[in-house]
Amino acid sequence: MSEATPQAVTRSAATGGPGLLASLDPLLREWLPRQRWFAGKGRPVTGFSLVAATELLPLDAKLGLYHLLVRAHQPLPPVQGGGVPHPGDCYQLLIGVREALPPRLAPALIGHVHEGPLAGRTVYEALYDPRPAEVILEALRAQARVGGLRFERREEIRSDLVPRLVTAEQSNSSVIYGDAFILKLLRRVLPGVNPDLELPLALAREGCPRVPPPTAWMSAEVADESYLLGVLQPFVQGATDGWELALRGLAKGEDFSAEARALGRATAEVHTALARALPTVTLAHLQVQSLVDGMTERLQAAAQAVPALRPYAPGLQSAFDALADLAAEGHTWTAQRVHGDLHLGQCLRSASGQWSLIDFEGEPAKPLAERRMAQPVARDVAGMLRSFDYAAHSAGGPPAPAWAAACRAAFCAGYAEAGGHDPRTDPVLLRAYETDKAIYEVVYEARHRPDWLPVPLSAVRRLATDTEADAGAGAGADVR
Ligand SMILES: Nc1ncnc2c1ncn2[C@@H]1O[C@H](COP(=O)(O)OP(=O)(O)O)[C@@H](O)[C@H]1O
Ligand SMILES: O=P(O)(O)O[C@H]1O[C@H](CO)[C@@H](O[C@H]2O[C@H](CO)[C@@H](O)[C@H](O)[C@H]2O)[C@H](O)[C@H]1O
Repeated sequence: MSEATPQAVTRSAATGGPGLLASLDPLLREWLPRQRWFAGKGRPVTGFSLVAATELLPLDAKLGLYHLLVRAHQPLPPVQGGGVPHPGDCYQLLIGVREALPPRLAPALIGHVHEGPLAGRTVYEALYDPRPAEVILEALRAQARVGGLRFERREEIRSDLVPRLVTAEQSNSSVIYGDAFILKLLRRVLPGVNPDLELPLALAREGCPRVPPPTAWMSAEVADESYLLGVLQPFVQGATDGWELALRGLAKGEDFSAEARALGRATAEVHTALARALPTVTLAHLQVQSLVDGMTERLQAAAQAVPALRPYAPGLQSAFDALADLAAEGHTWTAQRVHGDLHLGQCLRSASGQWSLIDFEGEPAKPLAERRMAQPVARDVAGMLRSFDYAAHSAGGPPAPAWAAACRAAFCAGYAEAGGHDPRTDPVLLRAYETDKAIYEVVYEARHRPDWLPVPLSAVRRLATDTEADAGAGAGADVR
């Protein structure tokens, strides 16, 4: 077997999964919670259990490589039912093993192992290392099956591509191969159909040019369940994401409404293709009530977790009640599959000025079943409206409400042009979704980026006092 050929883990006493995990345990307890993609921040890790271990490069070579699925045990906070056992989140880890790390891999260090089968070796985050990243691409190219790991592809993959890890902050980890492909490796993995592959595949079948079509993907089969582990897609060359472009424009005092309008059109095109590709449903009173119940529960949980939200809870709740009232009067809405976590950072503008939407994972904190539910398109529209507001508060200078107002209006106008429906004609729905999103953002920022908390909190203050007539405006942004 060549150094590059992956193989299933040898479950010997020396390198078997449980022994391997035991020797990594103390290092992972310290390293895992520090990772940006670690979802359980703020709760101590009390232990790990092994879901699956696969040896991709044998330990006896200069470089060993393990693919691990590891469950991190963390007690639940009291608000989420503390004391009740919780299985813990499952993470995908690619662990490199060397005698010593070359200086170029210093940022990848996990630690030095003192006991067990790896005693005396150094373990590290293997994605920083080109060789392990090549091994994954080779397995995709070869449509390999290695232990429970399954590598599949829709198209040929060239073999001369040099990998580099994306070091920007993100919820998962990505490797770019020769500016031709980008592989996203999911970090917190879940059993079941994952929209991050499901939706781009459906859009590719529809021939929708707004979303890079999946070239290949990897998954793990564990106890009759399938976990999506990663998706390879064409790399949009010379692309800038909408967030960066918006901040640049703001810094120079430039108007962004032409881009916002184009983004509105791109979003509507994706929605139209999704509605063709996958079932749509009508939401009547009962379904809307359960939607509102979900929003209410999220508000209550958020107010427990983030005290600064509490004074605004009644005002925020009124946005949800207004939606329930409309439904009780007999109003219905169409629901379909949507992006689920759309914001400026999920929009890429290519060198030629074309917009693409990426990252169909949905809100990572939500269960897959919830993320895959049909929803009104207002859900994504609200995400983008919030994002313009975020940008207007984040460019370094004073908040720029007029800039946000122009972008929000232009986005809705663009959406109406390509989608045949102007989101502003349903202000109650839009306000409810914007409120739900702002609450999500408060929790997200409190957990991941406390310095950013004032941004969604300022929206919360506005949304809590908005009347129905002001819905969809925000930050002085009159989108009507
Ligand atoms: N097809 C692509 N072409 C170019 N860059 C991409 C592509 N897909 C993702 N990226 C870059 O990688 C980053 C992370 O991708 P994303 O799917 O949003 O991962 P995450 O869920 O970890 O945020 C994006 O913000 C973008 O900069
Ligand atoms: O990592 P993801 O891109 O899947 O999304 C998560 O992180 C986002 C931040 O990186 C977060 O987005 C929020 O901040 C953005 C600015 O950084 C802003 O444009 C968005 O409107 C705002 O929601 C997103 O909510 C979260 O799920």
